[in-house]
Amino acid sequence: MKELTEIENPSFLKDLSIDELNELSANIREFLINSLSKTGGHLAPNLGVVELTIALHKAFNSPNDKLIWDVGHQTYTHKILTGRTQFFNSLRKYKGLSGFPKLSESEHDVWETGHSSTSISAAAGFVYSRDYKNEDHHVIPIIGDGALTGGMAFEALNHLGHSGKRVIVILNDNEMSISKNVGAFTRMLNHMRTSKKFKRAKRISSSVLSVESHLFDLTKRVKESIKTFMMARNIFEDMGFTYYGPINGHEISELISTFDYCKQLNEPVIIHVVTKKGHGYEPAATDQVGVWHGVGPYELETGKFLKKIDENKRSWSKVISEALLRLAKIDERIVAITPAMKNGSALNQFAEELPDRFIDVGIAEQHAITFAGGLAISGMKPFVSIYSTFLQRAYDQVSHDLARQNLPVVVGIDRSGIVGGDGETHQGIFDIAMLRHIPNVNIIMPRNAREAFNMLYSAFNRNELTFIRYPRGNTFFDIEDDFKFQMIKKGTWTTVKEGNELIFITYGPSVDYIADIIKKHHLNATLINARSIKPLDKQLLKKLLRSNLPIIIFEEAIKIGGLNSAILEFASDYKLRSDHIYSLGIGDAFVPQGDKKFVYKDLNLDEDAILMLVELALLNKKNEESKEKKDTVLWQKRNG
Ligand SMILES: Cc1ncc(C[n+]2csc(CCOP(=O)(O)OP(=O)(O)O)c2C)c(N)n1
Ligand SMILES: CC(=O)[C@@H](O)[C@H](O)COP(=O)(O)O
Ligand SMILES: [Mg+2]
Repeated sequence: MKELTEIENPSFLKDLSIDELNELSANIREFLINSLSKTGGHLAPNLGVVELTIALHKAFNSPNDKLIWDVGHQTYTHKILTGRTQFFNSLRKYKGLSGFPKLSESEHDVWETGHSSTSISAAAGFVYSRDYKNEDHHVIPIIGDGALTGGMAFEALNHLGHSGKRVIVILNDNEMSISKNVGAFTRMLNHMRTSKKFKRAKRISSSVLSVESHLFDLTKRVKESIKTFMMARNIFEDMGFTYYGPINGHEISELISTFDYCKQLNEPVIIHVVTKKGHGYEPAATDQVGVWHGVGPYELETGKFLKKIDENKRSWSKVISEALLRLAKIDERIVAITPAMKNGSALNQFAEELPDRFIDVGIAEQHAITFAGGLAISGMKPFVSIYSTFLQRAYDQVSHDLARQNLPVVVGIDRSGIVGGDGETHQGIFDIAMLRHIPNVNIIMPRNAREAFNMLYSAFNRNELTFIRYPRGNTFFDIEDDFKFQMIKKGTWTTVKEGNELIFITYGPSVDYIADIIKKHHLNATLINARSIKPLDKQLLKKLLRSNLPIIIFEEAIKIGGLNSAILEFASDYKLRSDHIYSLGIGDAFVPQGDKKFVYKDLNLDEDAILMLVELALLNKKNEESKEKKDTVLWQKRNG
């Protein structure tokens, strides 16, 4: 049996027996548990698909056959089998192994994912192009039960089921999204997993399967009648897919025989595989709330997480959800909505204390936003907690449904800014640019917990469509139990400190980042907290622009369409000079994974870059003044 680090590609699997494959799965599982105890990562999803992945690479011939992983957070075994074991010590690190499929990493990564529910649509593209080109390979999207609650997956099932084209969809059903999966569809899958009819049908279909593989010419009608007789047709079959399952996703021989049989079919097929998230590591296998979905380093023996959180700090998600809970206890119209991110958005306590006002809609960001619109127009006060990157899914719902009707919804844009290990597909850097041009939209970002509490309170009381953005990570939590909420006037910035050589304008936690640099380097600078990104504080901004001091705008967001653009547009609209405006933000590029300190350096957002820009700005100011002096001298000479 090869050492995992000796594996270069999956071809070695062809010679392995079932026993050897089982031995391999044990080795991989042990490796993952050990390696991720040091690096962190998506442990539970990956432990759930070790056998499934081995069976897929045994039965199919990647990369000729296209394995397309939905979300892609469960591809660690796939990466081990395709020669990347040695890189796992750099998993999700700066310039390290991606936690998701990456075209640049391997020919076996045929499609990049990160956002959920895209695999079947991508597969449709691979299927149609294969058939147009008369090629002859398999296309196998692997989608989880959670990802299947994403509307896009149904759009693709609807299309491919109708097309009659050859595709093999693997449904990896572990009853979990990040936490327990939700929705009617999940209930249907539960029924398919547990009902006696299905159990009997499974026996029948596996025996039919074994008989059939010899009598392959058994007509489709006979097969259908056996199935229809033995069990209620299911939605997949009504959508044109031949359904097989549910089969045991940890039983390699059953997986391989099912795949080998389905390879012969020239039609849309869906194989319902039942797995256990976290399988083989007790703390993860018994986790029903999703704590082991994505983890930091942990103690192997006990499963104790090693990351210490300063007791004076809370995650930004927790700060917002704490404020939301306190406000919801005052105002019964407030309801909290999450698209499958209860844990990540720290809404567990809200859900526990106000269960009838907590709604998890599954991985359905578009539905979450328009659902909130329906609540708002009916007099409720909905709060949608949604990661910046996943909000991108609901652009039209924001514009067409909420903004155009000017509905009073408050949206908490979580994970705004650079997120770290998830990298390119999860950075929260586009939301300002995506939203700012939409009429009736307000965008705010608190500098600290107190401002967050008052901003959320003000947003609900203003009854306007408001997006309050906050980053991944922690902040000081100094809020007393009897905190008195205060209104913050709409469109107002604050002057954090006064200086008379240059001006910094920024927002959110970046305010303190810049404040520290000003203090450390004794810069004689004014610092503005532009906590309302839209609308701007026009009065103060006019004053700043007319000061003729160099202005440095700093934002951990894409510059194009961000605050930087807003201020330049403002200067242009009001015919104010703007050649003394400098900006530091994220350029026109996707941002890699990794710790902020490395990524900041890459993006010229680190201290050195800021100081260089300060030097340039002050030098330009000095030259301008001396030029003015020279001009004055010349003028006086010329005019006497
Ligand atoms: C559009 C989108 N929304 C939310 C997420 C966050 N997310 C990542 S994995 C996951 C759960 C996926 O559940 P499932 O497909 O069943 O995979 P499992 O983790 O159970 O293997 C969610 C909600 C995402 N990646 N993309
Ligand atoms: C794979 C996926 O999209 C989620 O698991 C995401 O990685 C969660 O991000 P946080 O760790 O920031 O909650
Ligand atoms: Mg799942």
